[in-house]
Amino acid sequence: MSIALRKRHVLGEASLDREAYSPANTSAAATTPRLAVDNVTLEYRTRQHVVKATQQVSFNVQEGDRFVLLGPSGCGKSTLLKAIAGFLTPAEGSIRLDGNTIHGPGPDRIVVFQEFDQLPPWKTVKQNVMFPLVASRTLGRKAAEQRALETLEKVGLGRFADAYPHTLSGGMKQRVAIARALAMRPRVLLMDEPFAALDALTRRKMQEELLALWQQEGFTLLFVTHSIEEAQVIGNRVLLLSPHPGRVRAELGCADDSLHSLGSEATKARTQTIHRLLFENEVAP
Ligand SMILES: Nc1ncnc2c1ncn2[C@@H]1O[C@H](COP(=O)(O)OP(=O)(O)OP(=O)(O)O)[C@@H](O)[C@H]1O
Repeated sequence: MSIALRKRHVLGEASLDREAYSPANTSAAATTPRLAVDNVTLEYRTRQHVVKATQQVSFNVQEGDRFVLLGPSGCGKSTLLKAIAGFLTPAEGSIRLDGNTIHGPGPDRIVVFQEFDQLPPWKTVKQNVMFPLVASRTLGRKAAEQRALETLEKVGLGRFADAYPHTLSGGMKQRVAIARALAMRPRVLLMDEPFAALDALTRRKMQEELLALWQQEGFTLLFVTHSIEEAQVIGNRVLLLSPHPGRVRAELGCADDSLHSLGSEATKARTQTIHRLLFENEVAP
């Protein structure tokens, strides 16, 4: 067993994950996770320096999970997402999607970023959503247009299909980015602090909408945040990472936490547990 795994606290629902790691299960096709991150160390190399972003990180995401990576600034959350998206190759370890090692970007993994400028401004909302479908040859133009319009309806932007991004609010632009990603029907939807630049009210609304979309569509989500509350609200499973370089601190089941349970004793107790685990000293191997 790796050091990272031995250091891991396993709490609540995370016992499921412990089973997924047991040697008896590793060869069984029935337990192949949607995403398997195994002992992954990620580095940025320049001529002068090597910056280690994560060290021997392991976790599994199952189909239909809302899996959250939570940790302090600089712990390597975005770098992990980049590696899963295929933009970065691990210095150590492996990342597998449905059992196949990831070697580069693909239409089966789409990222939604925080930035409002992720939509090309010269394309209408509909053209933005159609673009990856057509560019990846997932669908022809006519079918892509149909899929784009259907998906825009789902995120409440049907009336804005012919608008240009600069005429939309920040929340609306993020809805377009989500629609563009969901239209591709990815194996896993990757979201890198997608609501962090929004005001508090819009952020809350977008969290509600994302959860409603998940109820409706049942996609697999990997979501990065440094907000404990957002992690609890969005995630059914939350992976806590240590400060730079990111190592796994713990994994928690947060399926019972929701926007409606924020004042409850159980949710508050879990918030305290997360706080303690994030900020306590490194656990000895
Ligand atoms: N292109 C890069 N070149 C060199 N180092 C980088 C690069 N991008 C990130 N890093 C470093 O890698 C580490 C992890 O960065 P990363 O952006 O993944 O953290 P993060 O947890 O997503 O932080 P935040 O929550 O602030 O976005 C940091 O020390 C950062 O300085």
